[in-house]
This record gives sequence, structure tokens and C-alpha cells, in this order.
Amino acid sequence: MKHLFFLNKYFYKYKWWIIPGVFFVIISNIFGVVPAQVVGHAFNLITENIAIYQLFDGFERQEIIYNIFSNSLFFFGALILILYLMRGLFLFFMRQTIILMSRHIEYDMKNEIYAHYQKLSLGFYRRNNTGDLMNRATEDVNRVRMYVGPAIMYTINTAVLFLLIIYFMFDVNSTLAIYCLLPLPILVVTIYFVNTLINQKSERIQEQLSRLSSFVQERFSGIRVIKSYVREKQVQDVFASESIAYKNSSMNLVKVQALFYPTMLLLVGLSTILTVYIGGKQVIDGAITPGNIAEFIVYVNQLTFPVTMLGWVTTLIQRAAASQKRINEFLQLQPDITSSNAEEPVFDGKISFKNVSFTYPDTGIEALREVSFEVEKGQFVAIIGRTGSGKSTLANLIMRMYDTDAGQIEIDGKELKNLNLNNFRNQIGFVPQEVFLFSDTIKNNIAFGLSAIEEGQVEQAAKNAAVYDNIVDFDLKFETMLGERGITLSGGQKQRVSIARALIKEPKILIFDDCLSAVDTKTEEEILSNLGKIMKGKTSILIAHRISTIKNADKIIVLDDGKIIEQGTHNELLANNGAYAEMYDNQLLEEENR
Ligand SMILES: Nc1ncnc2c1ncn2[C@@H]1O[C@H](COP(=O)(O)OP(=O)(O)OP(=O)(O)O)[C@@H](O)[C@H]1O
Repeated sequence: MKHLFFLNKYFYKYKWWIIPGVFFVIISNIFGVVPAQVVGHAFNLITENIAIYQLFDGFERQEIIYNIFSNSLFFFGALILILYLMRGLFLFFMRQTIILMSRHIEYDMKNEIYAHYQKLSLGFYRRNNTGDLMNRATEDVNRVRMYVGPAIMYTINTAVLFLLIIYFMFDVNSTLAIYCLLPLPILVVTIYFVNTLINQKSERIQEQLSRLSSFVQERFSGIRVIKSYVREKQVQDVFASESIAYKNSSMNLVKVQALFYPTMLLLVGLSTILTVYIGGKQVIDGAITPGNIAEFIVYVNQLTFPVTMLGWVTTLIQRAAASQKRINEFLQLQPDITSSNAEEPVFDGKISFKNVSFTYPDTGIEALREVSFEVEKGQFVAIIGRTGSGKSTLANLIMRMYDTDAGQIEIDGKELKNLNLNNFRNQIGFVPQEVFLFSDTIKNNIAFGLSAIEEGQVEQAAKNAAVYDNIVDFDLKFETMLGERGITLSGGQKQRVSIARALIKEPKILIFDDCLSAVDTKTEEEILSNLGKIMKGKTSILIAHRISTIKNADKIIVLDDGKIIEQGTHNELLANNGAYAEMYDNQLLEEENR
């Protein structure tokens, strides 16, 4: 329950919704309870008037008595109608305030969670799967909304109604009141247990459903593999067995649900029988009028629904508390990477690594060991090495996706940890190894890093990334949609769109993480020659596997098992006759054998 205290700040924020809301609940309940008394009076009127009417049988006055009697009845009928209309009106206001407030809170919470997620560092996204992150921001928020809206509304409603009815019941006759209310606690407890059972079963069904949907989603994404290995039948069988588990659980739930209403009606029926029986005895004793019995029956029926709701509300609150606990777990996480510096300098692009070591916290893999090197302003530096040697890790550290364990990274002589991170990242153009394009137009994908696009900027970036000719071949050119709703680009085209996205920013530091692997050597040369022009005077770091890509670099750093084993220019490294020279010979041999 304590987790729900987190929501108090929202109740405070929306106090001008909840206070009138409570007021409307009270008024609507007063209008809901008074008709029972009118029914009681009407009932008494009927019994008394019938007796008088019969007394005047055969007299002229009988007609007059009939008229008075029917007019009074009409008056009572109209009064009940007006009272219920007023109740309806205030119920409308109650929902318009409390339920609307819950929607506002839901909106605020989703935004708060989303904004917080974005602040958390890359490591957080590695540790938690996307499905879990999404569930907490959607399904869990929805459950919390059921608490801040319906649960609170029904609790206040039931409490107010209960107090009013109990007051009126005891005002009429306390013995009858006690007997009428006797079955209600049993109703609350029974409904609570049935509801808990229903919830447990629903939860299991929900889990099965999400397993089924992820299964379907994954298999459809991998449909090419399934078709080429002719595994449709096997996949279908797995799907059928998953579905049958879902079907059985659902049928199980229906059985419990079928118990719900009969149980409720049975207990309400019991209350009504008690009212009539005990009430009848009280009428014989002269303690109450027959109209009071009618009044009590209306009260009992009015209490049924709110009391049923109590059982439901209890489970709503329990579920909301569990959901809020999950939400809080992430909301209370502090980002590993923070920066408080507000300065916004323009960087020259000098980078120094001083004895930098880094171990991935989640796997314990030591990816970099005492790495030291310097990149001067405007230099073109290449990083090469076997797979898993730590090249991408090095790029991630330059962008401060992670903080180093030991040693330090300096940009223009200032420690990276002390820089304004957003300002720094804004001046970097990064092309990741695994291209990621959004389901959007090519134009928006290229201009992703810009707030405003100038005329011709996107086209120029596409030309620089040597992808312009491919794009203008599409019918919709730069407006072509990518992703699930649009076309699929080839691997090389994707890489080049991703390069254009980095180039359009005109970055001070450009980092290419092995992003030329899917382009042919001719296109690669074109891109590199364009880079030479665009990045003149600016720093470029190029991670690559092919020596042909990097042999013109000002400096080549050779990594092996997280350590720098050689660094220098192409010619210097060849003269060294070390690992680089060996790599070069091997690649030459491969080319000759092709
Ligand atoms: N996010 C991560 N969490 C844990 N370990 C990681 C992570 N990323 C990389 N590693 C590990 O760190 C080591 C270095 O990986 P890195 O991606 O830097 O190599 P690389 O030289 O870029 O390889 P490749 O040429 O194949 O891209 C590898 O052993 C890898 O398994």
C-alpha cells in the first residue's frame, strides 16, 4: 500500500477535481436515498386510502377521495422521477470530475515515466527487456488509473451511501435495520474471495495471452526463415498447443465468473426475505408502518451494488499497489550517467584516452584495458582489430554511453565526465554498427538529428553518403516510407541513409562504427572521398575491418583483446611488421584468391 503514496502528489495537483467530485458523490447519494422514503410514504398512502375508499363505497364522496388519492400518487411518482433525475445529473458530474481526474493522472504518469526512461543510460536498456519497460508504462499505469479513478470513486460512494442508509434505517427501526444489514458483511467477504479468484485466473490468462502474442510476433518477423526451412507445420503445432492452454484457462475463468452473480443475488434475496419477515412482525406489533418495509427493501437493493463494488475495489487497490511498486522500481532508479554542466562550448575535436579500462557491469567482460591514445583536432583516425577486440566499446565510451572504470577520457583537454553531455553529443555524428531506421519517411530519418531543416540539406547529405541516386529512383523519392508500413532498403542502402543522418548534423567529431561493411568498394571510396571534403579540419574516427578502407588514415590504432597493440600510419605499421602487417597480408591474399 505504501507504494500508492507516490500518487498523493497527483491528488494534490488535481485537488480542484477531487474536492468537487466528493461533493457531487454526497449530493448524488442524498438524491438517491430520499426516493426510498417517498416510496414508503406512497405505500402508506395507498394502504390508508384504499381502506377509506372502501369505507365510502356507494357514497358520492368516493369519487372525490379517488381523485385526491390518484393526484397524490401522481405527485409522488413525479417527485421520485425528479429526485432520480437529479441523482443522475450529479452522478454525471461525479464521473466528469473523478474519472476525468484519473485520465489526467494517467496522462501525467505516462509522460513522467517516458521522460524518466529516456534519462536512464544504455546499461538500463541492456538489463531490462523492452516488453517489461512497455508494460510498466502502459498496463501498470492503467491499473493505477483504476485506483485513482473508479476505486476511489466507488469507495467514497459506498461510504457515503452506507452512512446515509444506516442513518435512515436506524431512524425508522433499529431491530429491522440490524437484520437487514446482517447478510451484507457475508456478501462483502464472499465477493472479495470470488473476485480474488477471478483476478488470479485473469492474470494467468493475461500472461498466456502475452506469451502467445510474442510467439506470433517473433514467428511472423522470422517468417522468411520458417518458410525457407519449411517449418510451417511445426510452428503451427506449437501455436496450437499454446492456444489450447489459453483456451482452457479462459474456460476455467468462465466457471468462476458464472458463480459470481448467483451468489450475489442469493445474498441480496436473503436480505429482502429477512426485511419482509422481520418487518412484517414489526408491523403486526405496530412498531412500523407497511410503507417502512417498502422503504427498507429499496434501501437493501440500493446497498447491493456498492457493497459488491467493495469486493471489487479491494482487488483493484491490491493490483494498483503491485503495479505502482513496479513503476516506482524504475522511477526511483537514478541515471548512471549525469551531467550538471550548463556550458555550451563548441568543440575542436581533440580526444585523449588516458589509461582507460572498462568492464561491462552486467557480463563482467573486460572490454578495454589501459587504453591510451591521442586524436588531434581534424585528424582522421582508424581503429581496426579482430571481432570482440573492443572497438565498439571504445566508440561508446567516447559518446559517454558508459563511464570508464579507470583512467580518463578528455575532450579538448577537459574531462568528458565534467562536460555538458547534451551539448557534447549534439556535436557528434555517430553511425552505429547495427543500423536503426525509424518507420518514417527517408527524409525524416535523415533529418532526425535536426530541429529545423533547410532547403536542400537532406538531399546534400544523401549525396555525400552516396545514396541520393538510390532514393530518387523510388516513386516517392525522399518521402518514401521505411519500415513495416513502407519499403525495405537493402543493407547497404540502410547503412548509407544512416551515414547521411550523421553527416547532415555537420558534426565536429564523426564516428563510423564499421558502417561501410555492406557497401561495395567503389561506393566506399566515393563516401570516403566526400568525407575527406566535409570533415576537413574536423575529427573523424572510423572503425573498420578492411585495411583498404583505412589505409589513408592519419593514425591507425590496432586493438586486440581490449588492448592497443600497435598504432601509427599505414606505412609505419607495415614497416613494423607486426599484427597489422599480418592482417594486411592476409587480406591481400584473400583478394588475390577471389
Ligand atoms: N552491452 C554489452 N554488454 C556486455 N558485454 C558486451 C556488450 N557489448 C559488448 N560486449 C562484450 O565486450 C567485448 C568487446 O565488444 P565490442 O562490441 O566492443 O567489440 P568489437 O571490436 O566492436 O567487435 P565487432 O568487430 O565484432 O563489432 C566483447 O567480448 C563483447 O562480448
